Amino acid sequence: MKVNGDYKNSIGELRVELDEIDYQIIKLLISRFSITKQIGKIKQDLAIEVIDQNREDEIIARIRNVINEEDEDDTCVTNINSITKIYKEIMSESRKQQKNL
Ligand SMILES: C=C(O[C@@H]1C=C(C(=O)O)C=C[C@H]1O)C(=O)O
Repeated sequence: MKVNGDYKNSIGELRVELDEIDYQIIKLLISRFSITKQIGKIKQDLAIEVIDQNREDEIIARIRNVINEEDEDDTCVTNINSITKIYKEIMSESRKQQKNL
């Protein structure tokens, strides 16, 4: 039987794992925004429109496929629409960033 202290230790250990995951997510987001900024500069030089709806639709479809294929235990398949929303938000931010170069 687990006593309260054990549960507290488990929460503490799991939070350490979460902190590391958050760190990795932020590093990946920084890399992603660095690349979208480069794309934005090229678009500016070529006078190309910032938004590419087909590309965004492809990304969303790919993400949904990855979740359906990789999430074998259904850990987050029920959150698929929320994850899609988060991704749309990230792409919206990257468009804002490209418009403000
Ligand atoms: C980064 C781009 O610009 C926009 C932002 C996108 C993104 O954040 O992935 C995708 C398409 C574009 O609407 C791009 O054209 O690839």
